[in-house]
Amino acid sequence: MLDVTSLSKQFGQTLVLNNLTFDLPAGQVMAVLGRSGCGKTTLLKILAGLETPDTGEVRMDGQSILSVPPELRQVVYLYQEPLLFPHLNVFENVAFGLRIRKVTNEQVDHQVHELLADLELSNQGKKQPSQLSGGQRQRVSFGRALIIKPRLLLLDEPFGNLDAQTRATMQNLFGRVARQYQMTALFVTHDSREALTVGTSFGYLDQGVMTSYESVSDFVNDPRTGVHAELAFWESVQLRGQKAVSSRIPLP
Ligand SMILES: Nc1ncnc2c1ncn2[C@@H]1O[C@H](COP(=O)(O)OP(=O)(O)OP(=O)(O)O)[C@@H](O)[C@H]1O
Repeated sequence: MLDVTSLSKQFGQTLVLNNLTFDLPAGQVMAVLGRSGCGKTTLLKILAGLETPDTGEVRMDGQSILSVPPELRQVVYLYQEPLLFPHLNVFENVAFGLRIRKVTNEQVDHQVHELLADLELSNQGKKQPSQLSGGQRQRVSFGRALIIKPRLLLLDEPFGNLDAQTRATMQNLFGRVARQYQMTALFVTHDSREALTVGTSFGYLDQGVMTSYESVSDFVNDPRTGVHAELAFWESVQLRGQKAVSSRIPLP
């Protein structure tokens, strides 16, 4: 569905994207792990049409999109801070994309109620954005994106501002909804556990170069990603916990 070929971008003397190539089949969530400054925001901005590359090509279903303006690309870009209309309640925020497309009230009612239920927001429809928690605001933001059925969803550390527990809940919810709606998405994060939870395919972006992996084990075992080291760390913490507990239980 998405084909990115030999994309390069330089700001002054800094080469931010270096001949970057990857593809993303329809219905897949590609989790891209990248440290700060690796070029992830520049990549997502180019895909969304907010930045232009120096060289390279971006195709969706075989058609170049580089000369297509952002509003016609059917690409939605979500970042850490959910963008909601402060004067509209949750229902109307989600309904917005349908209203401007002149969808009938009956259809709007049906589609928004169904989506709010999928996002576990059924009881929040009448609230204003200022009355929601961070995780709820992020779910409304997903709802606004999903309702218009974008061809491609771009997520730039969307859960970065949430506490660890809410973040874990959101990762699971995102995974479920992504499968249910067969979303094609590029999800960029610096958190390897998040990448493993949300991704159906995996990439690693480092100094503007993308490595795509054939399998989850190739991703985990590439020492550059640091995933293996992190998993080993958590395993050692768990083992230490088990030893501490068993040393307090008297043996029979
Ligand atoms: N408009 C710009 N003008 C000049 N330099 C830029 C511009 N946008 C980005 N850069 C530089 O390009 C590099 C990559 O920036 P980018 O925003 O893509 O990084 P990132 O991977 O998203 O990092 P972070 O996670 O810290 O936001 C950085 O060195 C940044 O300073």
